[in-house]
Amino acid sequence: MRTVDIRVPATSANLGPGFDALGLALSLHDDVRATLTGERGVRVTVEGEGAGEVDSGEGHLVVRAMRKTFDRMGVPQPEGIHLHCRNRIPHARGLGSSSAAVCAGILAARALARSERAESEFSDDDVYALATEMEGHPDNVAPCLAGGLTISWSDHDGLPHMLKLAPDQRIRPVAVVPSTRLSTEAARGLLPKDVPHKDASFNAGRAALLIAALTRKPERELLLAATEDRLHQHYRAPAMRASADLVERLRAVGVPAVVSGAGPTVLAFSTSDTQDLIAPEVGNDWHIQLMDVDPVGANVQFPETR
Ligand SMILES: Nc1ncnc2c1ncn2[C@@H]1O[C@H](COP(=O)(O)OP(=O)(O)OP(=O)(O)O)[C@@H](O)[C@H]1O
Ligand SMILES: N[C@@H](CCO)C(=O)O
Repeated sequence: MRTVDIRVPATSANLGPGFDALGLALSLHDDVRATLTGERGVRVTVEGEGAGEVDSGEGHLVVRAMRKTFDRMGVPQPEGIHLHCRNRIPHARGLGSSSAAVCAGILAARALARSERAESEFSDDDVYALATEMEGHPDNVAPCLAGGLTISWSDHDGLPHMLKLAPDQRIRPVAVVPSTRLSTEAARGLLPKDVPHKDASFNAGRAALLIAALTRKPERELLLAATEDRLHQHYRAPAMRASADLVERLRAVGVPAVVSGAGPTVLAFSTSDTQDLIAPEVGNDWHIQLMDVDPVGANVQFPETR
């Protein structure tokens, strides 16, 4: 039996204007213990988010990512897999749960394969590319793997790249999480095929400003301007009216707030002068979570070497 422990962070993608490009790793984690057993078959046990809901066999997202990785590495599929998942990232809320599951599966498979065949090559770039292929876009994957604030892009061959930055420590991300869900697939279905040129240029300027504000000048007025978006949030608002209304209320009192990922969670960038302004705008059916930025991202450990 070989076992590995993987810890993966929640992530918030887009951050307003950086659609499919910007992402932030958050201090909320899923833990996965993956064991290759001698028995035939797959067994998945889940505590916390998704317990009783997600597939407990071959269809489980972590297992699917492990299987794909063994194939890509040219490693024979193991006889038996046992996963124990302690999940804290809520599903289908815009906090990167699927990206975390995919990254956990790929990293677990790579670590377990390497522990047997030290020569097995599968680089960090390969991990990033496979996770992006499975996820469909790199903006949750990059911060999940690397931590911090990430800018991701794909080259002309479709290969993803990333640049990691450290946000200014005065900024605290606050996630305001509703009980309702919205799948990324459904939210992407609401986007138009084309957007006006003036909206694209509006977002390009705001995204550039956001990087500067988050890393060098975390001032409320700058952050408010820098988090404006015209490419995705208003198209998706009909599917998450309460989130769109909350973003508007928070911004009206001076809190830089955006829809997190594909929603419906709302992400606010709080600083010492805005932290107290959030709770009064939020109703009882939301959960407010004050977080930190996770500076390191996914972590892999063999239990015996802890
Ligand atoms: N830890 C997990 N284990 C198994 N399946 C998971 C796990 N996390 C997510 N999933 C699957 O992914 C789905 C949610 O993925 P989806 O991309 O719609 O939302 P998200 O990743 O939470 O949000 P976003 O991509 O907007 O940040 C869940 O409904 C579930 O099927
Ligand atoms: N950029 C993606 C993030 C969600 O996974 C979207 O908004 O659809």
